[in-house]
Amino acid sequence: MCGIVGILGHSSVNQSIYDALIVLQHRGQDAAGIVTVDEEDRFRLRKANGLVSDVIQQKHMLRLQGNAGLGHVRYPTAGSSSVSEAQPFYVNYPYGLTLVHNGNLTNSEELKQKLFQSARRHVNTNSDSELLLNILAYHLEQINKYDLDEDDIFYAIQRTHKDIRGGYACVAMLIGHGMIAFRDPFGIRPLVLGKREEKGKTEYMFASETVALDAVGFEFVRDVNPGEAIYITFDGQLYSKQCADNAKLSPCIFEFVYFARPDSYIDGVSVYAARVHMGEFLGKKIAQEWSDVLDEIDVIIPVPETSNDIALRIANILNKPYRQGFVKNRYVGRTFIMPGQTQRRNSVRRKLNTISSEFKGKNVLLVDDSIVRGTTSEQIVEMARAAGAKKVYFASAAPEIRYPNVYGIDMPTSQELIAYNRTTEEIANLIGVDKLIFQDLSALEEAVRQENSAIESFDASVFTGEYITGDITTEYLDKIAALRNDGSKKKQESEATNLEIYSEA
Ligand SMILES: O=P(O)(O)OC[C@H]1O[C@H](OP(=O)(O)OP(=O)(O)O)[C@H](O)[C@@H]1O
Ligand SMILES: NC(=O)CC[C@H](N)C(=O)O
Ligand SMILES: [Mg+2]
Repeated sequence: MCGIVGILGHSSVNQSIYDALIVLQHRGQDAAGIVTVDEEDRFRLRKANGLVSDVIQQKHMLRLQGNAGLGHVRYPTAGSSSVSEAQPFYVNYPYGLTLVHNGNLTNSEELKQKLFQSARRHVNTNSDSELLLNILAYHLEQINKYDLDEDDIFYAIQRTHKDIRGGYACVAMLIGHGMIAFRDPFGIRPLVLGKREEKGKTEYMFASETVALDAVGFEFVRDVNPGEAIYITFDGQLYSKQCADNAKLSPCIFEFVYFARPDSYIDGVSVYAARVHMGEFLGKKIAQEWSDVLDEIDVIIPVPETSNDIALRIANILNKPYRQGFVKNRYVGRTFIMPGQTQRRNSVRRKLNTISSEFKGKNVLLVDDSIVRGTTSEQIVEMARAAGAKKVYFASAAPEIRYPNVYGIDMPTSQELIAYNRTTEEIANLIGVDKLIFQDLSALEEAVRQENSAIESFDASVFTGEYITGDITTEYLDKIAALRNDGSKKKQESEATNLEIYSEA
């Protein structure tokens, strides 16, 4: 669930891209990068492993010159966490092309072969994003003329859509031409367009979430439509076209549950409002199904921080006090998007601590947005008990997660999911709670749809095992499970570290 940014301005864009990446940091903590185009049509690139503030230092800002650029924060879902797979990616032919990608391709193996055999292009890493860039480059090159106009660009995007499968929101820059943004035919991953007037001229920006536009003073124009491409020339002409057959908005529902920031709007949905509705539905379900224990609950406590708004609404519905019983260490990042289970497990204890007076002698209802591997809930429950809680109840604003994700969330195997092949009672026993309740999928969908009734369908595959692109086979799932479980990832990690081509200390 990476974060992407593209800005086409009339003065230096490095600071705005940096600021935008800082507010998109919650979408990827493993690597960061910025590329700009300078006055002499050269790309200026800086990317490395780490957080934005560590990767992009003053000395890099000085070299990131130019009035147009792209930015990326990475949460790996393919290949490894190695710097060789950090973004933006670059190819020199045709013209010089660079790209940032949020999502995950599901036909990478086939693409790699096709690229090598038909296009005679070699990709050195295991990154699906680098493949995507090369596919786009190949289709631009096939047009075979010097000055590409908007129709040529859109034709290349059409051909790209036909080749690639999966989830993708991308922004690319083509030397001598402009910036191109496009989104997969289902709009699984988010992408918005914004603009800003500077000295009477319009500057444009693309970003994963509207919060990035807010941070740098761009006003929201609209979401990029599923399957649509928007091409803005370096001299400011904007063109757009639907480039996919049968495009239909079916956004990833997990963006609203967990990934996006509450102050963002995605596909016409206020993420904050959707989370409040999730709390409303879940609160009502608890009131209905837990009448036997309702009176016993003394306090509602969120598991910071994504669930805060949900828990507050549940407290209102149940007419119970809401207390921030856990304190979050602001210097520790998000646990779920860390790369290995050991790191994830260690981070929970570093990140959260109890205020024991909020637990001592009380029956507490803990609320989280979701339970995925159970890493957080297992430890949180233990901490609540150690702080003196009498009974611990737990509510999850998302339903049971039982299936892998293939579109840009790194959940490649069912086996690692705590709800896989388990009943609610078995999960309750495992995480050590007295009672556990999950949101119904219909309620979760309704919570989001209340903000935009035009969304007819979602990618909710992690709950249902039904993949919106309709082309995910059991063989494919078995393959990624073998390739991307924690053990094999570690092995790939050490191999990939040696694949760095643009080596910089
Ligand atoms: O069951 P698990 O595998 O632990 O995954 C689910 C947990 O991970 C996420 O929190 P995270 O710490 O990533 O971020 P947050 O601070 O935004 O809640 C999510 O909000 C849940 O708390
Ligand atoms: N989370 C993402 O969007 C990841 C993008 C891409 N698949 C990568 O692994 O770099
Ligand atoms: Mg959390």
